[in-house]
Amino acid sequence: MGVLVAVEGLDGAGKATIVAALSRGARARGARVGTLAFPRYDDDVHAALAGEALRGAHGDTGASVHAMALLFALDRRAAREELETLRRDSDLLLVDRYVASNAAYGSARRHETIGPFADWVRATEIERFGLPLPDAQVLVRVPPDLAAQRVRDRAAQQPDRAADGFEADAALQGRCAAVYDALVAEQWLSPWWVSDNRQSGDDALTRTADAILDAVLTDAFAPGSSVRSDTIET
Ligand SMILES: Nc1ncnc2c1ncn2[C@@H]1O[C@H](COP(=O)(O)OP(=O)(O)OP(=O)(O)O)[C@@H](O)[C@H]1O
Ligand SMILES: Cc1cn([C@H]2C[C@H](O)[C@@H](COP(=O)(O)O)O2)c(=O)[nH]c1=O
Repeated sequence: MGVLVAVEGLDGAGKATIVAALSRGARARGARVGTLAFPRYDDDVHAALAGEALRGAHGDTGASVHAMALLFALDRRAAREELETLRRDSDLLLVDRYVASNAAYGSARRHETIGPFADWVRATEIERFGLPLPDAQVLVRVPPDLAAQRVRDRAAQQPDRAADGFEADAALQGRCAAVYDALVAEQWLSPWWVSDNRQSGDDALTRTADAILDAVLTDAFAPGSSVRSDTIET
């Protein structure tokens, strides 16, 4: 049964980039690696609806914090079997965004830190929908203005990645960064690790991925070892 590692962070923080580097790094170490990214816009109707609502479709759906969170949660619920299969067939399953994304964005939208909304996410997704707890969560942390710049640069290069409603909301991203820090401080759902992704360049990326793999795999493969929310040094 593979170790389930969720990679979290702001829009444009570099989650997909780091998941790809982690996947290369883990394969180079001989591990069987599975990857999955949420929302699954192309594979699940709830995710597709959420993506459309983020761009203004479906009336007031996008304005409702709970409606959006339910769509994201139902996407994950529909992926339970795929998650199980991927986990069974791998040593390491990397998930780009998971349950904590709902806690972070929803809480930030409601101007909460960890409180009733995060509790509702846990009750809905873990207790009611039966989604597996992650073994570890990695916060890819960059300052919100750098993440926003990366979203803009990416949109300039890939017109189909123009900023959506959440990405275009700088105040929301700032609050979301604070909620993520609170989730780390509380070790919400599972052990968290923090990885700085401010540096650019392939060497920095490889060092970051290696440091995450050292930290997360050592902890995950050593049950009972002490678990910390350390910032991973690269
Ligand atoms: N360390 C880095 N230095 C410079 N650019 C980076 C770095 N990491 C990622 N990027 C670039 O920033 C942009 C956003 O990265 P990526 O798509 O991996 O972020 P993400 O967190 O998965 O975003 P989203 O949640 O919006 O899908 C991409 O164009 C990527 O190439
Ligand atoms: C999975 C998930 C996502 N969100 C938010 C985070 C982003 O701002 C958007 C879309 O995600 P993407 O990675 O930029 O494609 O939705 C969320 O609030 N809850 C979730 O579970």
